[in-house]
Amino acid sequence: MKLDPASYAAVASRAECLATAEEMEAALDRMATELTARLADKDPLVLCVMTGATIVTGQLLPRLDFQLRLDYIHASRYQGQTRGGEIRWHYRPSASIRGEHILILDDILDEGLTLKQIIDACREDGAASLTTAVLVEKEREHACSADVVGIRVPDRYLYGYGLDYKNYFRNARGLFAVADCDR
Ligand SMILES: O=P(O)(O)OC[C@H]1O[C@H](OP(=O)(O)OP(=O)(O)O)[C@H](O)[C@@H]1O
Ligand SMILES: Nc1nc2[nH]cnc2c(=O)[nH]1
Repeated sequence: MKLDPASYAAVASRAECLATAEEMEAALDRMATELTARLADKDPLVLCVMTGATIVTGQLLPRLDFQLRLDYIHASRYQGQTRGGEIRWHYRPSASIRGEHILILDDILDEGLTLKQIIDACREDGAASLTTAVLVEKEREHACSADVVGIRVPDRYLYGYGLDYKNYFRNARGLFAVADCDR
């Protein structure tokens, strides 16, 4: 569904900035340092979790100055909604995983159900090792944890840096929480 320009502007005007673009870039720098320490000698296969992780992947990979390969994996459970449902698999690169050191990159760890299913899938497909990294982690309980976290924020519905609100705002410069009335 499309958002009309007036509604789009209203959502943006009511949203609260939780982290500026500069703070998000600093989070990406920290992630790059941690991932370099963990993976620089592993020739990892990086899996970008579509669609939200496109920004963190695009911003992080040029900060990783070592040998790696990039593929993607696609499981989603929000489908443009602000509350999660059943996981739907769109693409699982099973044949490429066996024996590889896998780095799973996602934009957010919220309930952790998406990441948990992806971890289970990569284990089932024979990954040699698994490292998980998320740009944002919500301060709440999760079904699994991530090895590397860029920034931790309160449990609100977020957009920006790859995270969408009704399929919009993935390009927002910063991390924003939508107002309760927009949720
Ligand atoms: O920890 P969870 O509660 O499982 O939520 C986290 C997942 O939710 C978002 O994906 P979404 O299903 O919205 O798809 P998208 O990447 O296309 O936005 C996000 O990209 C994570 O993959
Ligand atoms: N855009 C967005 N996607 C999510 N997936 C899980 N939590 C969130 C969130 O707060 N915002």
